[in-house]
Amino acid sequence: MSTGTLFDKVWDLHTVRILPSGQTQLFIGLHLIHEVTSPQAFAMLRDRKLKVLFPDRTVATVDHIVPTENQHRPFVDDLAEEMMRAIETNAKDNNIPFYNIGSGNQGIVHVIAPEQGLTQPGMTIACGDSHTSTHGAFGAIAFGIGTSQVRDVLATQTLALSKLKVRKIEVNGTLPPGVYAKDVVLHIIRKLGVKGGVGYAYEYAGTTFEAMSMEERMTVCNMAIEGGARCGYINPDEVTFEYLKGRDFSPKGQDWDKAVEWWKSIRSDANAQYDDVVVFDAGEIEPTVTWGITPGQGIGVTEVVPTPESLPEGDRFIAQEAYEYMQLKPGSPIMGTPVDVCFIGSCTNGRISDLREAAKFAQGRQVASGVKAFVVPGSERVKQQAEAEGLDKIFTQAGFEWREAGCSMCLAMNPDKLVGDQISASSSNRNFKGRQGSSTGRTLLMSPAMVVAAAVNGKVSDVRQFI
Ligand SMILES: CC(C)[C@H](C(=O)O)[C@@H](O)C(=O)O
Ligand code: SF4
Repeated sequence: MSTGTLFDKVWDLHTVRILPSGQTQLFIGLHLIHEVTSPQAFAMLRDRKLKVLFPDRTVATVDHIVPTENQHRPFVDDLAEEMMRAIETNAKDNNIPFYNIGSGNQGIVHVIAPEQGLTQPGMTIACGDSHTSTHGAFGAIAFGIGTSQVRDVLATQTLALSKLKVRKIEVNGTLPPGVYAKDVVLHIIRKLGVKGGVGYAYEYAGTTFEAMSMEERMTVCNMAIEGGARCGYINPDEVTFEYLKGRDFSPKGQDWDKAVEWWKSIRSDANAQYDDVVVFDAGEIEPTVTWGITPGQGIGVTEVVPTPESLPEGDRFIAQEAYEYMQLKPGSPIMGTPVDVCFIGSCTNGRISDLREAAKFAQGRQVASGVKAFVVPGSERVKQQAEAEGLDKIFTQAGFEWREAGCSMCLAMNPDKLVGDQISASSSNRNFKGRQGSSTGRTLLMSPAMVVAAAVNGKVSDVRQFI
C-alpha cells in the first residue's frame, strides 16, 4: 500500500535526476509567464542563442502593468509600453500562446490558467510570480520562481530545486456566516507567522477545505506564500473534477476518465507521513483584518490592535514599526478606522464568486461620500461573466467604479495608486509598506465582503452587521 503525500508523489513523478549538488532536477509541466519577470529571461536566452524548449508548455499573459481605464496603445506609461512590447515580441518570436488585452482571455496569470483548465491536478507548475502557489488548489505542485529560473524553464523545462518538507494544516468545521476563505488563510498566517512555512509545502486538509469551492481553495493556496510556504495544495476531489470538466484545456472523452483515475491516485494516502501537522477549528475564525505591514499582522474585526505586551517577543519589533507606519494605536479597536480607498480585485479575490459575494452586500447600498471604491475583475472572462449577471450595474449603482481586468491596485504597477498616506480596505494579499503605489500608503487586508462593508460605512466595519 502506498503511503505518500501528494507532494511526494508528484515530486517523484517529475524528477528527472538527482543532481550532484543533492538538488532535484524537476520537470515543469506548465510554465506561465507575464510581462514583469520574463523580459530579462528572454534576453538571457537570446544572448546564449537558446530557444524555448517547449513553447506549447508555456503560456503568456499581461496583468501587472495593464491600465484598468485607458487601454489605448501606446500606454501613457513608457515603461509599461516597453514591457508590453517585449512580451508581445517574445511570445510571437517563440510561438508561445499569448492572451493579450482584448483577446477575451487576458487577466491575472493565476486567474486565467485555472479558468481555462490549464491548471490540473498532479502537474508541476512554475511562474515568475510568488503567488503561483494559487494553482495548488487543484492538487498541483506550483511555485513562484525568480527571473533566472524563468530562463532555466524556458531553455530546459526543468528546474534545480531542493525538496520541501510537508506540513498538513487541518481546518475542520463549518465557517460562521460572514467568514470566508480569505479569513481562514489570514487566520492561519496570523497563527503560524509569515515565516512559519519556510522550507515547507502546506497541505490544506480537513472538512472546511473539503466544503470549499475551487475559487475559495484558490484564495487559500494563493496566500500560502504569505505564510512563507513556497507552495500550498489541496488534494483533488469531486469538487476539483466538477470544476475542470468541460474547460478548454481539460481532457475530453476517454482521456477525461483516465485523467480522473490518475488524479485520484496522486492524492495523499490516509496513512501518509507529514513533517508537521497543525489543526484549527473553523468556528473560532472571525472576519479578519490586518492592522500592520505584514499579512501575519491580522486580528478579528472585533479585536483591538494588539499591544506589544500581548505579542510574542519576536513580533514586537515589527509591531512598533507597524503602529508608526499605519498610524494606529495599540489597544484601540480596528473597527471604525476610517478608510479612503476600497479595492476589490487581485489573484486572491478577483474571481467571479468574489464579485458575486461582494455584489450581494453592495446591492441597494451606497459607498460613503469621500470614499473611492472600485472593482477590478481578475480576468476578461470574469468581467464578461459579471456583466452577463448584471453585477457591474449593482456595483456602479452603489457608487463603485467598474474597471478592466488586471492586477491593478494590488501592487499598483499600473496607474491605480494610493496617494500620500491614504488608507485602503483591500481584498488583495500584501500590506507591505508602499505596496499600493504610495510610499506612505496604508493597506488593510480583508475579504471582498468586508471591503464592501468598509466602503458603505466609510470605515472598517463588521460585514456580519449586514447579514
Ligand atoms: C511582480 C511579481 C514578481 C510579484 C510577485 O512575485 O509576487 C507580484 O506579482 C506581487 O504580487 O508582488
Ligand atoms: S494580483 Fe497582486 S499578488 Fe496577484 S499576481 Fe498580480 S500583483 Fe501579484
